[in-house]
Amino acid sequence: MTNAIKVERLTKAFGDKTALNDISFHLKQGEIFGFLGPSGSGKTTTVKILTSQLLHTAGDVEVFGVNLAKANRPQYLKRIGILTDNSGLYERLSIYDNLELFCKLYDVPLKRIGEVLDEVNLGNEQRTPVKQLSKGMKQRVTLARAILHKPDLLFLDEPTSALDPVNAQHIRKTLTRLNQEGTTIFLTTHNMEEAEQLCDRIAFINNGVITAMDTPQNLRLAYADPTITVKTSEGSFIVHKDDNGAKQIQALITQGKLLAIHSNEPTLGDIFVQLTGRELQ
Ligand SMILES: Nc1ncnc2c1ncn2[C@@H]1O[C@H](COP(=O)(O)OP(=O)(O)OP(=O)(O)O)[C@@H](O)[C@H]1O
Repeated sequence: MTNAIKVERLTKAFGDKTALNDISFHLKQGEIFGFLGPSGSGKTTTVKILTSQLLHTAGDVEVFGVNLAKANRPQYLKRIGILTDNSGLYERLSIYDNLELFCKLYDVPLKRIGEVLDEVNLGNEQRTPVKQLSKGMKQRVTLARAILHKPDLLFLDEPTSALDPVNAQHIRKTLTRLNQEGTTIFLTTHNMEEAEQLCDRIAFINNGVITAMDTPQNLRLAYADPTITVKTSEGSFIVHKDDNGAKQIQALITQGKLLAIHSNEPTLGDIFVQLTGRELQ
């Protein structure tokens, strides 16, 4: 599979503060790639560099096979969609008028506005001024705007951070559907359940350094707990996943005492703490 993005030895310094320190990763076309890290770890800085809003200090960024520094910026911007905290919406204009401006900018037919607003559950609010919207509704308008021109590659910086669980789930379903239709997605989050649900691969970032990168399943296998919790009629206890543990469980079955067995699978959050000593949140 070809790469949508290839990042090699990327470094970004703000004065004497190193926000990204020699990071490398690639994003295959058609995948959802998650960037997980706590506040201040370098997620937004990465998105800004990849979306050509910020220059990097060292390293190489390739987008759709072309070095970003040499790429045709307007053409690249037409192939990507961006959702960040900073919505950039015109507060006094209605949702429809905001999207109409974008349609004109990107040569998109106006009938697309209704489609994307239905997509984000705002079909009945087209004429509402943006200043009257809640934070979560604004975030949904920003997503609608990001997908208006059907980009090949979508950058989402904390896409569900301001949303209630119902709308967050609705957005996740939209992202899954867009991805099934071929959109490549780069997603930053500190919500590990979201990453688990959506992402094909994940990179953990901490203090500007990538500490692990793989599929959620492989990460869990690599950091799997070597124990199992066994629930019996006499209480719960831990056995090791070895021959001795197997004999203990066999004996409990024979004695009719075994009630349940739970593998102690680490969550992505647990693995992040193991690797960095920090919580994701
Ligand atoms: N314009 C800037 N000038 C100076 N330092 C900056 C600037 N932008 C970001 N930083 C610093 O770079 C580091 C990474 O910031 P970044 O915004 O990328 O983190 P983040 O992972 O996106 O955090 P959050 O989850 O809170 O958005 C932080 O230490 C931040 O203070």
